[in-house]
Amino acid sequence: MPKPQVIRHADKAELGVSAAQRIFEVLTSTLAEKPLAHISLTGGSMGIAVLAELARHPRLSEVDFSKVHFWWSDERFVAAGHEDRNEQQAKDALLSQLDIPAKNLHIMGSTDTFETPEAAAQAYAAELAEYAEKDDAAPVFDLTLLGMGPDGHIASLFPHREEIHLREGVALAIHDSPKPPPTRVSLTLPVIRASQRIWFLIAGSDKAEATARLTEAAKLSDEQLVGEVLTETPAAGARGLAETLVLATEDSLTA
Ligand SMILES: O=C(O)[C@H](O)[C@@H](O)[C@H](O)[C@H](O)COP(=O)(O)O
Repeated sequence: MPKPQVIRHADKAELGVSAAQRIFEVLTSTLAEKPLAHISLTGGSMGIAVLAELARHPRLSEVDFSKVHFWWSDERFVAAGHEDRNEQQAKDALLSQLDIPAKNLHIMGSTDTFETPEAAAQAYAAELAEYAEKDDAAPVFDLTLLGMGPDGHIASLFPHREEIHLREGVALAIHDSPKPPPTRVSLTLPVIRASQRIWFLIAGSDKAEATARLTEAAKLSDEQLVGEVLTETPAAGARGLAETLVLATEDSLTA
């Protein structure tokens, strides 16, 4: 797996426009070669800002979204439609404006549809398996977008907890998340890593410490991305099969 590459942006606005253009290019190039494109979305302010920018892309209507499937790397286990829901924020920013079949939006379960986040995680794993090739557990995402918290978390995989180290399983329930709301569903790191491209979307000086740890870990080999490195900075473990980009603003790269 190639090592992460940092791409610097003056500010959040430039990062949003640049990432939206890159996503447009991945969508068009993927659909030129394959019948479907699988994109895994993330929550968080930068992840949603990029979707809003993509909604404004002048050539977006050239994409046949009936061939695009959207997945989530994590979701807050609250009522469907709640403003905290990553899927609701993604719909408000972009998805509701697209001519896309509902079945192409692979929404993680909510408190309306499942008794427990464990049940929601199990159902999501089954949905991922339906779209997997051969006997894989999930489709290989053509693109995974990831925000990163100031503590170095990705999706709902937080530092100093066991979940980032899980090598079995596809999706899991997260309780007592240090980032509210407390109950979530998240993909495991192996499923996130089964992405052709992983792009981090990082903005803000509050991310500088974690981004410095991420870029330091970028020098390590895949085999070294274990133990303390992951415990301290879960984001360090996310590497795409073909590409890992750290799309970051200057103020997040200053430590
Ligand atoms: O559900 C979530 O909260 C997100 O998936 C989370 O992983 C987010 O991407 C990071 O916390 C970065 O969020 P910001 O871009 O808002 O800092």
